[in-house]
Amino acid sequence: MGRAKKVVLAYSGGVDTSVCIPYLKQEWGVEEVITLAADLGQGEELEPVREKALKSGATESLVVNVQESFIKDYAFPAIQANAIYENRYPLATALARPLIAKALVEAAQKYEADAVAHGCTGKGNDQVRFDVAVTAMNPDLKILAPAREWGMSREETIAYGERFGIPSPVKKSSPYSIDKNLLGRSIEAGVLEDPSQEPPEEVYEMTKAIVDTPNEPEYIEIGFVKGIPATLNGESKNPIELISKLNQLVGNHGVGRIDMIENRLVGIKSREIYESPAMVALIQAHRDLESLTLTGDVTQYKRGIEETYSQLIYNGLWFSPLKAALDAFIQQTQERVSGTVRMKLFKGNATIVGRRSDNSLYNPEMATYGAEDRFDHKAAEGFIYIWGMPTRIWAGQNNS
Ligand SMILES: Nc1ncnc2c1ncn2[C@@H]1O[C@H](COP(=O)(O)OP(=O)(O)OP(=O)(O)O)[C@@H](O)[C@H]1O
Ligand SMILES: NC(=O)NCCC[C@H](N)C(=O)O
Ligand SMILES: N[C@@H](CC(=O)O)C(=O)O
Repeated sequence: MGRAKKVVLAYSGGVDTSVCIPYLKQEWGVEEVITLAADLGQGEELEPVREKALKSGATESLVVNVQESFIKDYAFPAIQANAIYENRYPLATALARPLIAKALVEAAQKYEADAVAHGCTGKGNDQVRFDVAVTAMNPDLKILAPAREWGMSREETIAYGERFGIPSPVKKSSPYSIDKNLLGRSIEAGVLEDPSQEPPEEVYEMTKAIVDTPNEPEYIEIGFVKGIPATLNGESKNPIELISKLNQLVGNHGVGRIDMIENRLVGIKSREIYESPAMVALIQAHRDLESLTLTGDVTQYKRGIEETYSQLIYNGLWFSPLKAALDAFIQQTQERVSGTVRMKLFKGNATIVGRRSDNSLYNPEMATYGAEDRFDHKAAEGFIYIWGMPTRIWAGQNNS
């Protein structure tokens, strides 16, 4: 009796996930492997991926287009939360994992599978994200992770695959491990593992090197409705169009490159290169619009929540009670976050140069130093007297 009879495997088409198919059947006694490749806008033809799964021994090979849900249900809430892990990483890969997990659980139900599987290693974050998300949606479903247990080197994995008709990579495979979707690229491994070395230009695809960016600045205007990006330069855009167009415009000016040492949940530090032009620009613009439309206390309180929210996404707790509770708070704050933000793109920088909102809390008569000033300067004296009371009492005690 194997570990499971029928398994839905999260399939990316690479060597590891392809080898998972015969491995699950031969070593773990699985009778049927159904593969599921999620189309997250990675820009890769998925028909060959679908066929490769069948050639590798899958009984059924599914391709599901989840792009729209990815942007609407995952990226947009993350933008509303200004979610950036450790102040740098806009979470492109981390946001995709719970959605793939959801598709796996749905397929498992539809095909009456008793397990789901993925090809993550045992030292990364993704295994945690898949496993915890699946458990949250269906605690009875088994989760198999062959690559976490098989202990094969890359060469051994390729050799194992060849025994079962899985071709070794035709072109010289990239020295990098790259995860790509509509929200960006995450690049690891190869020379990047030396954190003292500058990443070679070849790792980048969505962002231009500064030397190649236009010599004139470009201005863009992003419109938000209740914290959700809705227009670009005055034109309504559907979610996928908006992200794609922004990736192109912003990346063209070299904005959205990130080179960081990041703390993984499993306790190790890893050197990560990211490209995420649209997300970087959108979160910057969204945060700015909040500064115009939210009261100071809500803004400041929300900044603390944002840190936790980013950690929840990174640490695989997208489907969790704390995340749901924070979502409710964040949604409430977004009611008034509508308006436009003007951004200047130039030589690797995105600078906010203007913002407007019908819900603006900026009051010119209160802010001005000019003749229209309506601020009661005299009232400040009493305010400061009371505000400073505890300090005065403390200072008197200290000095006596
Ligand atoms: N687009 C996708 N659709 C379904 N599952 C995916 C997709 N991308 C990644 N996965 C799953 O996430 C796991 C981890 O992804 P990761 O980027 O580390 O591996 P990969 O390089 O894509 O896979 P491989 O090692 O086969 O090349 C994969 O093994 C696979 O199970
Ligand atoms: N190249 C990859 O497969 N990267 C996946 C992980 C990216 C990033 N460090 C994360 O944990 O989300
Ligand atoms: N996807 C990679 C990296 C990660 O999960 O952080 C792995 O499976 O190891």
